[in-house]
Amino acid sequence: MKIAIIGAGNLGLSIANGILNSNGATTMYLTKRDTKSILDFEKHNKVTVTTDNRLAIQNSDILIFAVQPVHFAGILESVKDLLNENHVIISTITGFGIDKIEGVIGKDNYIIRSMPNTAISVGKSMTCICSNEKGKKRIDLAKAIFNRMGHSMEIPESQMQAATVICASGVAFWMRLIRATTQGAIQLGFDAQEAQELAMHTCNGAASLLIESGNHPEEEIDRVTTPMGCTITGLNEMEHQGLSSSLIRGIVASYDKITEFKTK
Ligand SMILES: NC(=O)C1=CN([C@@H]2O[C@H](COP(=O)(O)OP(=O)(O)OC[C@H]3O[C@@H](n4cnc5c(N)ncnc54)[C@H](OP(=O)(O)O)[C@@H]3O)[C@@H](O)[C@H]2O)C=CC1
Ligand SMILES: O=C(O)[C@@H]1CCC=N1
Repeated sequence: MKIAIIGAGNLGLSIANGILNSNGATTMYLTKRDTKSILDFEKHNKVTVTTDNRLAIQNSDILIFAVQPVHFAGILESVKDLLNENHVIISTITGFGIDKIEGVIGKDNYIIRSMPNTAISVGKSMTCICSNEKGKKRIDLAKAIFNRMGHSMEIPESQMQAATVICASGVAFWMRLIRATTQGAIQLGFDAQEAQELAMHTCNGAASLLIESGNHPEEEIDRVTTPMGCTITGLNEMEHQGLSSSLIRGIVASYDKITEFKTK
């Protein structure tokens, strides 16, 4: 596969690393306006780093756009004359609907809208995808690309905003929970490094239990909570302090923020 990543910033480079680690490209172009910080990627012989989006698109089939929303329409406008039947356009741009993409380049392109997260760099992204009418013919290809770097789910476009919060912002939410657990562990006597090791592997184990068993979280909680024991005591205190409620409220606030910048 010949892949171009237009906008090699935080997410674009995470995708680039995921693709390189999974050996998922025959050639890869990485673009940004100031390429100094990413020239190192050229040590991979498949990778070309350039400021020239048109060159990248002319030499690639899979075009992954990972620029800030404010730059996207202008970039599409500047390359739309190059787009053809060989191209699959994959947007990762938050709050930028398929109708807006089609408004710039027309309906006659394979357009996939995707919402990966930065864990794509280590092959563990939860990525949601949807497509325009024409793109339905390439949705399996898009799934195959993202499944190499984690897990993908096809969803209706109307759920893309919610997927952004749960999956993309979700990485930051889980990081904060791991960090808070780490701070608790330090207070209980572990040194900082040990504390983080305990927190992140316990988090990984808890998620793996659900993924591998298909169980409901409460079923797994019931296995841990000894009557009158320390787990239920801690859990109930966390709930008295609003743990579930604050997570749900944060998720909804994050969702409302996307609505706000979509309407601007
Ligand atoms: N970060 C995340 O976890 C996630 C982000 N997203 C979405 O992905 C997109 C990118 O986010 P993020 O990576 O955080 O943003 P960054 O600002 O880190 O990356 C955007 C990149 O685009 C480059 N860029 C700007 N203009 C051009 C241009 N004309 N041609 C080529 N490249 C250009 C910038 O580099 P330079 O200034 O040098 O050109 C920059 O490296 C956003 O739309 C965001 O909503 C979606 C899911 C998760
Ligand atoms: O915070 C943001 O707005 C972007 C979208 C999801 C992750 N980063």
